[in-house]
Order: sequence, then structure tokens, then C-alpha cells
Amino acid sequence: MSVLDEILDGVRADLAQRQAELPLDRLKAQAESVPVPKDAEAALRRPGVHVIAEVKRASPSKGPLASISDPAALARDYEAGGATLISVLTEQRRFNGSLDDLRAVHAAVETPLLRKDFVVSSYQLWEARVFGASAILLIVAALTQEALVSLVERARSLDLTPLVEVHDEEEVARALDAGATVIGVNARNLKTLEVDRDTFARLAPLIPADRVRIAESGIRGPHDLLAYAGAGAGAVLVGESLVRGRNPREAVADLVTAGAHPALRDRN
Ligand SMILES: O=C(O)c1ccccc1NCC(=O)[C@H](O)[C@H](O)COP(=O)(O)O
Repeated sequence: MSVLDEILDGVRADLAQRQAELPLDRLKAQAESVPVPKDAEAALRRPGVHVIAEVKRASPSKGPLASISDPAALARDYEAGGATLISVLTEQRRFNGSLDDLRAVHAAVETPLLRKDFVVSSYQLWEARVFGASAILLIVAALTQEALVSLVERARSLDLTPLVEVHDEEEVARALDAGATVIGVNARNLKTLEVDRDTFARLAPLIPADRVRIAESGIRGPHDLLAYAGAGAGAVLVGESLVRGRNPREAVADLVTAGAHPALRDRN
């Protein structure tokens, strides 16, 4: 069984349990009192190359990454460093994340939030809305085309920006076919879990320039941001190097400074 299939099995089991505890109609009722989220796509479309900073406790490829005792404090550091979006991993079994992390981060910062999970059901979109997200990750490899199209539409109807993640040429075609306007190219191969930073440069030309192109995974510092920017990235998504580094606020600020270079700001 592939890592992705294994993760998806766990996600479905955990989801079934949450749905049994809180049926969809009650979750929807909770959403009624939640304000409309900030527009994550509009934020990513401002000039410059943006930084999406991730609250990431663990991963299938590396195991435990950092003991994050206070995700809200980490998010405040990311915000102080100038992150455009903060990504919060909510998958429990392999990433040690939770919706509680999303709730805590939402209470602590004004920055728009991405719920990063393995979404297989619109129930998870409603959860994202209730727990304060502005954007949601949809992984093409985890979804049938019918499900992808439906989740993209449903996310938008809930005022959530769908970030559609691809790994190869075929998935780019599927993302475009689904009407994705924010597309993340993940350099991490879901079968081997290895990071190949050349993936973005290979796939970016297939993504029209009017879409937001995000380079995900393996960003170690400003030099990687600049390389991805040179290949057409409008944003980078960074996890491990931030949570493992000594000073997340400074690390984000260094990336933000690189992404705000006039040559990058003025090209939009
Ligand atoms: O991080 C993993 O090991 C992983 C394995 C299987 C599926 C997804 C995985 N990561 C999710 C991500 O996309 C990353 O958390 C994100 O791009 C940040 O990557 P990094 O900066 O390399 O931590």
C-alpha cells in the first residue's frame, strides 16, 4: 500500500468518527455564526513572491520534526515575520496535527489560514470554515476527477480558496480542467517521499500565468525561494526548515525580504 493510500485510510476512519460525533447539519449550523474568511487568493495575488509558513509537527518522511508546545506562539512568529498565509496541518496520524491547532492559530493571528489535510469530503470543508480557515488544500492524487471538481466548487461556495496540489503533468491537466486558479506544485514525490526541486520548473510552464503558482516542499532558505521565483512561482510553502530552525520569525522575514525584491514585486 502506498503512503498516500495509508494516510487516506486513516483520514477516512478519523473522519467517520468525527461525523458520528457531530453530524453535518450540526456542523453547518456552527458555520452560520462564523464570519466570512479573509480572501486568501487575493492576498497571494498581491505583488511579490509570497511566503506560506507551515505549522508542521511531524511528517511521514521525517517522523517527529519539532515539539511545538504552542502552535499559536509559532503562528504569531510567522505573522510577525510577514507570512502571507499560515498553513496548519490538521492530519492526526502521520503529521500529529489537529483541528485544535487550527482553532488555536485562528484565535492568535489575523493572517489568513490554510487548512492542510487530505480532503476527501465536503464535511472537511465545513470543518475548515468553522475552525477559521480561509483556504483548503485539495490533492489531485487523492481524488477522482469528479470529486476534485465538486470540492473545488464547494470550497468556493463556502468562501474558501481551493489550493489544488499537483505532482506531475497529468495532475496539472486535471487541476486546470477542474478550474483551479491557485495551483501548488509539490516537489515531494508521494510514492518515494523524496524531494525533487526541479519538479516546479518542469511543471510551471504548463500552468497559465494568470493562475497563482505555488512551489511546495524542500525550501531551505531565500536561495530556494529565489530559484523557484525564477521558474515562475508566486509563492512558496515552507514547513520543515521553519519548525526546525532556531528563529522562525527571522527565517520567515528573510524569505519575505527575498520575495519582496523589487525585481520580483514589479514583474506582476
Ligand atoms: O512532508 C511529508 O513527509 C509528506 C509526506 C506525504 C504527503 C505530504 C507530505 N508533506 C506535506 C507537504 O506538502 C509539506 O508539509 C509542505 O509542502 C512543506 O514541506 P517542507 O517545507 O519540505 O516541510
